[in-house]
Amino acid sequence: MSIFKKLGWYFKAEWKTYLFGLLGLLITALLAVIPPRMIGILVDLIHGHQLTVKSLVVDLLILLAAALGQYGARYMWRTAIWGAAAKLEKTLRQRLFGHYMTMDQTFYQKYRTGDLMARATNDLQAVQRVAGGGILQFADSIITGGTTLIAMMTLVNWRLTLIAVLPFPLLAVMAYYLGQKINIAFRDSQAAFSRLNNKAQESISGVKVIKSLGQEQEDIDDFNQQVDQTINVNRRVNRLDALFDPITTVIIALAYVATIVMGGSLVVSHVITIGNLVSFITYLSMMIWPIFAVGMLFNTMERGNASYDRVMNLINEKSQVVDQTEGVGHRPEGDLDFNVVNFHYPDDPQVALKNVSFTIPAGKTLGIVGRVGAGKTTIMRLLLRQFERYQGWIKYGDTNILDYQLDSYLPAIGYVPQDSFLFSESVRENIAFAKPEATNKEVEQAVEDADLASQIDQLENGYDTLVGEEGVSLSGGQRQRVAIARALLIQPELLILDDALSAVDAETESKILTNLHRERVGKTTIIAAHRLSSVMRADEIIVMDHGMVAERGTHDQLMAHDGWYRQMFERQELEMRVRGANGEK
Ligand SMILES: Nc1ncnc2c1ncn2[C@@H]1O[C@H](COP(=O)(O)OP(=O)(O)OP(=O)(O)O)[C@@H](O)[C@H]1O
Repeated sequence: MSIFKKLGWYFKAEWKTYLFGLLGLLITALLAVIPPRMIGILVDLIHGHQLTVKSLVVDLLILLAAALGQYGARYMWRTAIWGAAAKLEKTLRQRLFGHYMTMDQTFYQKYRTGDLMARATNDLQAVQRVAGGGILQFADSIITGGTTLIAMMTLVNWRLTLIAVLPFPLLAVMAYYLGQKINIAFRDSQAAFSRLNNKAQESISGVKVIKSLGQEQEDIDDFNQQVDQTINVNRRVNRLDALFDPITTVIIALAYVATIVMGGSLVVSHVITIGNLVSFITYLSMMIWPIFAVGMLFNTMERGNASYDRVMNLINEKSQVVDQTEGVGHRPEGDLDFNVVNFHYPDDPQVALKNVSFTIPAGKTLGIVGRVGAGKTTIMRLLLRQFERYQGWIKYGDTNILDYQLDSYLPAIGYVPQDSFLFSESVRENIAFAKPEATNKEVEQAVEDADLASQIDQLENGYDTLVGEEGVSLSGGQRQRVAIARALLIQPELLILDDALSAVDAETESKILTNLHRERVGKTTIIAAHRLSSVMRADEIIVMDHGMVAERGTHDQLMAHDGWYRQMFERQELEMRVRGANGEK
């Protein structure tokens, strides 16, 4: 029953709808008592040779009225209860999705996509079933079962009723005993489903890599293994279900045996009529569904309980990124001061940044270079407030970035990662994603600056071409340029290009950088790159190594010093020349 308690907030909010539904169920149950009674009366009339046309017509009219009444009452409870259950699913779904949107990177590192999707679909459905089917099963076992029992006692014979219901407590014992086991088994089964979901999601997203490495069979084997594990856990749930279901059949069979033995002797000894016995047996058949409902109820509740906890565990996770609702509400402007003494990723003791400091005067450009894993992206992630727990501070225009409201701070930053995500929408919608009200002229200017115009002209439907998963595949370079245009459209105070020019050729890179220089006067830019030509023109360049600043200065200063930068620059220049000689771009 604890799931009913946990969902108390919802039942309280929707009490009118549930009251209306339960009233419908009560009317249905009361009207259902009439037909067996009428059948019993008819049997007695036939048995006593007293049946007249008039009494037959009256009986049939009462039966018809009861049937029509039940139709109306059933409609009443079905719309109320199923409607309330659907509303709960909607409420929880919106709450969960809204919560996903507020969560930080630590959360997304902890939970995998397949798991998050499983909880937002399968688990929410199991909870929804409690508010619909569960309530119905609960009301059915109590209301329908109760009214039928009362009818059996008052309209037929209470002693016979007591004998017939003797096996019923067995049901409660089994429900209690198996219910707890079902809860644990179902929890395992949902967790297994999450893992399976995750595996499917990763394999589908990574299919290109799997195929290019010829790992299809290994991946299929791995998937099959996950399927087997999921099926095994589900079998346990099914076995528990299978132990429960036959109990209801046994109880009903025992009740029939008791009724026939005891009822028969009561008829023979003239305590009840044969018509009474027929009514009683009909009532007993009406108890089958409430008895099944008790079994189903425990099942629904335990599954719902396990799933509700899984959903609530996510909803109760707090983002480590704190939005200062009382914080600074204006757009950040001015110099950017970065001074991080120490930062490591959550659950990873290894230091990711150590004593990293730089100042970018407003309107200037900083280049960040360094080996793979040197800490370039980590700097960006702190600037984007994806992680807020570090020693030191980052100030934008004399204000600590943690003191800004997120809604004021983040829209001032245009971030372009190396592999930007495109939505399954048109090119125009993808570019205008953060500024849907942008005019055509603004979009075209951003496209021009990202050197994308000629590429869009070549697409079949130009700006209206559908891209993303459901649309045409753009090349890596085209995707990067769509993402750059998307960031430029919002005219960010701070533009961050995180290896965002890696897939475009040197000529295009040069054009884009020239455009940025021309268009972004007075606005700050950070460019992280492996190809050093991307940062050559920056006002300052820092070379990262193992989370620390190893070298810093302008291009000329760094070239004057025999360090990683110069060696790398010369190597890349040589490679360019060799490629140029081979006719490559
Ligand atoms: N989410 C994370 N959790 C734990 N460690 C991480 C996480 N992201 C990155 N790291 C580690 O932090 C270090 C710096 O990574 P970062 O992504 O900043 O490097 P990078 O210089 O941007 O590399 P690349 O050039 O490949 O993009 C690496 O050792 C990396 O393994």
